[in-house]
Amino acid sequence: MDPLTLAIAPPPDESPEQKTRREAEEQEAKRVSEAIDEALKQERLSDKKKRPVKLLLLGQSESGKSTTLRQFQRLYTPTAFRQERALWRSVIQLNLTRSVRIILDALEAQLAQNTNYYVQSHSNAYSYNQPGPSSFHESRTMNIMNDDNDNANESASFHPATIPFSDHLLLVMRRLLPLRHLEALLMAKLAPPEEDEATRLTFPPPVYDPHNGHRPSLNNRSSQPQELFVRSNTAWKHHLSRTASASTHPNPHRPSSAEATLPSASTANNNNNNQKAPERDAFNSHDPTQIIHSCREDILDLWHEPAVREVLRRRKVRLEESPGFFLDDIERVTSLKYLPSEDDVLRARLKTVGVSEYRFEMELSAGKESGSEWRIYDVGGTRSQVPAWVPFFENIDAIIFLAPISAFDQTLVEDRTVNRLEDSVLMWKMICQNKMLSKVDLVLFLNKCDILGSKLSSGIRLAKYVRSYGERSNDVDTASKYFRTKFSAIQREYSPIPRRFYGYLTSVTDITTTSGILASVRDMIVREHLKQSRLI
Ligand SMILES: Nc1nc2c(ncn2[C@@H]2O[C@H](COP(=O)(O)OP(=O)(O)OP(=O)(O)O)[C@@H](O)[C@H]2O)c(=O)[nH]1
Ligand SMILES: [Mg+2]
Repeated sequence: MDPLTLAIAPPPDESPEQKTRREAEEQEAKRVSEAIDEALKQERLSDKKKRPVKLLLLGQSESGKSTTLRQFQRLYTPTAFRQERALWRSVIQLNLTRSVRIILDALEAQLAQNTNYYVQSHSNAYSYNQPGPSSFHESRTMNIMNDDNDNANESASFHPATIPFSDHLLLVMRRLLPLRHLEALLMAKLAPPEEDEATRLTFPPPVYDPHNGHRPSLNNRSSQPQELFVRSNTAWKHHLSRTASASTHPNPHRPSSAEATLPSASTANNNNNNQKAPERDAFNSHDPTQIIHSCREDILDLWHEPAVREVLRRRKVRLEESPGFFLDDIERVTSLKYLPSEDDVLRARLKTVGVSEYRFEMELSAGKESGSEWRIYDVGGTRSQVPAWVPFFENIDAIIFLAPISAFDQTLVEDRTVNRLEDSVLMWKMICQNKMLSKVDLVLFLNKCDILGSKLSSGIRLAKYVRSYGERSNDVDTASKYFRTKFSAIQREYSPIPRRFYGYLTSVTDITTTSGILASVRDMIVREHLKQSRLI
């Protein structure tokens, strides 16, 4: 007999009473042991049930990942979302300021072009010391344009590449010059101190020209607007909420600690317009809200000026379709009491860098899954950041992949030789074929359908950029269904094992349609999550 059996065997001389007592003790020990096992099992089960739902948002830059996250916040933590609205004011002011700056840059380039043609045609009449493009605010150029400008414009207008600028437009341009500094001021205000690289030079996506060797047809200038990015969804909000002017009740007279001093605009002020002079004292203020408010009339004049629209049209600057477009809301956004609406928050643009985790519990008002914990990971979408996604592939419940199908005529900001739609397709293939993700449910959002619709109805032909589109009708329904079929086929072909696939046509800035889609996606994810928890 082995030593263990020997040790637990009853004594050979055991009496009947001793036997009964021993058996009762053994029975009790067994009962206690089973009770402990059951308790451990229950604990393990409830731990599994408590495992947070993990959702990863993927897609190229500007595909709408952070906007989708904001929609989740709006739907499932509505109180927190509403409370944070005031924090987005500075981001939206920055978006508006950037749009104005893009316009000023385009006008400046056009003015240089006008001047060039003018100088060429008047080279005998003037000795012009600085050939080549000049800045519109250089006094020499201004004098040329303002002196006998009837002649100048008349002469310039002979050339089809010129667009005459009125005196009023030139004045508005000069008066808006200090807004360039406001951009820096707002960036300083938004960037948390630890985000020392929070501002850097990035470029707006150029228009893709399939007949031009992938070269962007947008004028490629050296001084492109900067774009603010954040490393975490919370750090900038903490930073901003600590500063006085980020309060829900803005006090325009109390400067925030993060604000820098704006150079005086007195040099840019023109004596011709004395009526607006006192208001322009706001430029000496430290408060972006007050500065932007004082520019309201000029921004309105700029945006409604037909010559400006013509310059933008010729230079293919389609601001209405760009991220963070608020030029149709100037009066509201420049108001001293401006509080962003939910819609404004969804339309605001703030680039993500790195991966930010958003943890939340569904609020009671969110319905039956209230109390369950969610973790949504929102990644930066530029190419250099793709390797940073991989560690988040583990233990993920679902992925929402966003492909902005409106970007068929654009190139990547980070690589101007790559068409944005082609890049989305490559990324989608990469995600579908990844072995780590073979059992993860994939949800595809073919996003920005609203912009796709307006592009196609403005006459831009999809077949010019996507040859395989062929003779199909150039409307949003046909185009979006075509893309859906293509992406779905890629999923089937590239997935290592068959999997469930959910495809949606979305415009994630739109509250009404997105609410329904996110509710279905949430239900599906919760269902699969519970199933997985029971299986483990
Ligand atoms: N019109 C329209 N705008 C959209 C849509 N989806 C997103 N946007 C806007 O596009 C811009 C970019 O969206 P984001 O959510 O910041 O993009 P992202 O994928 O997080 O980009 P990165 O952080 O750079 O990776 C924002 O200004 C959004 O409001 C859409 O469906 N329609
Ligand atoms: Mg983002």
